[in-house]
Amino acid sequence: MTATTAAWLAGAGSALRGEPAIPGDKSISHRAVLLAALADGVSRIDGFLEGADTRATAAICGQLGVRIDAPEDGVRLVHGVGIEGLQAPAAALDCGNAGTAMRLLAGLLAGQRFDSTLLGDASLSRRPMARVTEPLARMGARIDTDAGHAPLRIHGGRPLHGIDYTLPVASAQVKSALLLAGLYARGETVVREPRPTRDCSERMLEAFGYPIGYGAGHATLCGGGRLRATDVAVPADFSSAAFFLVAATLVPGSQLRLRRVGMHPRRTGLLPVLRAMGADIVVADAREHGGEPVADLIVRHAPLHGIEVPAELVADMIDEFPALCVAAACAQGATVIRGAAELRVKESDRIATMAAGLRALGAAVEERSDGAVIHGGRLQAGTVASHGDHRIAMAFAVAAQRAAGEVRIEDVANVATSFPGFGALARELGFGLREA
Ligand SMILES: O=C(O)C1=C[C@@H](OP(=O)(O)O)[C@@H](O)[C@H](O)C1
Ligand SMILES: C=C(OP(=O)(O)O)C(=O)O
Repeated sequence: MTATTAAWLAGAGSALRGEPAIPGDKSISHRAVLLAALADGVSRIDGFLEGADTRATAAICGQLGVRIDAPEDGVRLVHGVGIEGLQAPAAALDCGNAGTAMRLLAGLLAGQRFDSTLLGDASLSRRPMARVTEPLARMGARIDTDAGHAPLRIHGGRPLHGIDYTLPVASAQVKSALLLAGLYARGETVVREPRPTRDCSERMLEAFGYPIGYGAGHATLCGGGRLRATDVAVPADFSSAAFFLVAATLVPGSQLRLRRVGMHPRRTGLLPVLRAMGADIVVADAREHGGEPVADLIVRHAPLHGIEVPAELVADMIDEFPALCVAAACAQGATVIRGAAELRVKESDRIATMAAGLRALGAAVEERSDGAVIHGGRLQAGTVASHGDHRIAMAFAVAAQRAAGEVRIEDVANVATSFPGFGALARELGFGLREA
């Protein structure tokens, strides 16, 4: 499958069997390369996600004067330039489709001596950026936007000061942007969250030797410290594994073992939800890998029934809703999702795109402002639009395995942002899936 693949034709394949290698965690890969760039010394990153999003972050670090070697796939040697060592870029910095890249870099670049501009593709240019630029402005930054959207024109040379900020929406990206700006701020930066989100920035700052205090729902650091190069071992991305957890659950006769999957509790909310629906997923060999909790996940086919998804788990499974919606559409009874309005501002409006796609396959879906009610049943053949959203495309490849006929999935090139090679791997495991 190449990045230029326009569409997939997918339909029932065989029982899914195997031990697929799931690519590296996207959130951790972004942070590893950014912090390694700012560190003193050379850091080695193993398990780096070779996705378009994380490559964009690495390429931007290159434009900022950081040498990054890629001796083999999934490995980066980052020659850190030190906390004050970034250089003014010669051109605008293109984040592509990556919200994480744009928001984290907005914080990092707000603290530099030089001006810079962050750009994104059409989808990223529609996503809300005031959620980072407003609190950054309170820290003293000056960032011009196009009515709250990219491009972000960041003015350098502004002295920053710490703030005590409570996030209006739970967002690890906004939290991380403020912490990165906080590295350059006078005094203390405190970030409080309405619900705890993934703490990979906090853990990674700690791993690079930066003094930071954090716990469930808050993080605090002071500017003026330094980062020490370190080696990072990136676990497999739970969000990528999620598609195979759902697929193997849905397809009779399936059994998969997903190895060394990142099991941070702020990322694995889908597990208790799928189990409550009847899924058979065993967590085996739980251990630490590079300071992160990982495990092998063994999943076998099981019939599912609908549930009310607990709203308190939404942040812990924010990227897994496309996959969950497919599980719900194949379950017996109704599944109710609430408290998930954030899904409307992802790479696509994931509530609307999932509802439209499932309806195109004959499912009954009631769309709500902050979620949906999905009535399970038999999926039919049809054509679905992914709106260039990687997770929507992969979710419908899974749905197609249970459809009564062939499903055409449009606009799948962006799968390369988070899961390059998904199509080939899925086929190897037994998916019915080919390029249109
Ligand atoms: O910090 C991160 O790496 C991410 C945080 C989440 O976004 P929000 O911070 O917008 O919730 C998530 O959806 C995204 O895929 C990755
Ligand atoms: C929302 C996502 O990523 P980002 O915000 O980095 O574009 C995602 O990967 O589902």
